[in-house]
Amino acid sequence: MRDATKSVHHPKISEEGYAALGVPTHRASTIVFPDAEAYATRSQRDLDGYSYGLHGTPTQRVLEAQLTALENGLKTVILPSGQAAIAVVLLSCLKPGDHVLVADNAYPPVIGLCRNFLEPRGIAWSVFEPGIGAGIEDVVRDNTRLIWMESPGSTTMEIEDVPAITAIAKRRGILTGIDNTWATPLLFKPLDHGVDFSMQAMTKYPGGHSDLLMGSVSVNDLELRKALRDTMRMLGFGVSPDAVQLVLRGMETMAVRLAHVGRVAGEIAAELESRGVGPVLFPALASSPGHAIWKRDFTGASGLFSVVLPAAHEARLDAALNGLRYFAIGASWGGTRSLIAPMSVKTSRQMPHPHKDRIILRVNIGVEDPSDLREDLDGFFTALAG
Ligand SMILES: N[C@@H](CCSC[C@H](N)C(=O)O)C(=O)O
Repeated sequence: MRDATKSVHHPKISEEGYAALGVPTHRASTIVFPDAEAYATRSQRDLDGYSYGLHGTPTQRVLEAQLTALENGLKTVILPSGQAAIAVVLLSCLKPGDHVLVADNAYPPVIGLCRNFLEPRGIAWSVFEPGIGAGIEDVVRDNTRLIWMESPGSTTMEIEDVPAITAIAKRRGILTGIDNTWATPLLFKPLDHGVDFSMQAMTKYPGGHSDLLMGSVSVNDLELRKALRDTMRMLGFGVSPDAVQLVLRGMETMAVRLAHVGRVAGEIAAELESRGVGPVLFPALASSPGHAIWKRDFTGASGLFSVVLPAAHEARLDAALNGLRYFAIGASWGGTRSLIAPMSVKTSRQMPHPHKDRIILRVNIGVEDPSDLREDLDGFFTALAG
C-alpha cells in the first residue's frame, strides 16, 4: 500500500476494553457492502437496516429506538424539523379527493401547508374548534382521512379531548395525529390514547438548548411507518447524525429540566394571574380552557405559557421588552434560556377566538434562578402597566 492509499484507508484498531456512556456519532453518506450481492440486494434490507446515509446510521437508530420506548410505540422516524415531521405525516396518508380536519389552534405553518400546498393538489381541509371533543362526529366528512390535533395548541394553549376524538375516529376509520411538542412523551403519551401519529418537535425540550432543529413521529403500525419512510425517501428528508447526537445528549437531562421548568412556570403563571396582568393561558391553571382534561390525561406541565396583553398596554410593549434583563426576545422555546415572544393568532385562526385581535405573549421558562426571572417579569409588567 502506497502513501496516498495509506492516507485514506484507516487502520483497524482494537476496541477491546473501550466503553463510554455517550452514543457515537456515525456519519455517512456512503454505506459499503461486504460483496457484490449484498450491494445488489440492498433495497431489500429491513427499514431498520442500512443502505444509504440519508436513511440513517446507527446514531439515528439509537434515537429512533429511544423515542419509541418513551412513546410506548412500535417505530419512530426522525425528520429535519417539527414542521417537516407534520408535513410528512400529512403527505404520507392524504391523496387527492381526501379531506383533513385540523385543530384551529394548530401551529400556524400547518394551516399554510393545507392552504398553499394540499388544497391546490386536490386535498380538502377544514378546521375544528379545539374544545370540540366528541362533537368531532358532526364535522367529519365521508372523505375525512386524517384528524390533526395539537394539545395544548400553539399560543392559545387549549387542551383537546384526545380520547374522545380518537374513539370516534377509530369507529369511522379515520387516522389521527397530534403535535405533542409541549408535553413531550414524558407528560402525555398520545399512542396510549389511541392516536396513530405522535409527533413532537425535538427542536424544543429534547434538544433543549435552542441550537438545533428536528422532529419525530412515532407510530404503532408498521404500514404507517413504511408510508412515512417512503414519503421521506421521495422527498429526500434525512437528519444529520451530529444533530441527532445533540438530541441524545439533551434527552439525558430532559426529565429533570421539564420537572423544574414545569414547577417554576406553574408558580409564575399563578402569580401573574393573581396580579391581573391579563388572561394567563396555561393548562395547569384552573381558568385555562381544557384544564380538567389536562388533569385527567397529562402527568404534568412543561414551561411554556401565554399572557394576553390588554389593549391599553400595547403601546408600551416595545419599551417593556427592551428593558428585560434575563428573558431574551425570541420565538422558539424549550431550551435552557427564558424567552418572551409577542405572537398573534389573527391570521392563523380560522374561527372566532376571544383573543384574536390581541397580542399574546408566549413565555418560555428556562432554568435560570427563578428569583431573577420573577424580578425581570415584575419590571416588565410594571413597565407595561405604565
Ligand atoms: N407546536 C409547536 C412546534 C411546532 S414545530 C417547531 C419548529 N418550527 C420546528 O419546525 O421544529 C410550536 O407551536 O412551536
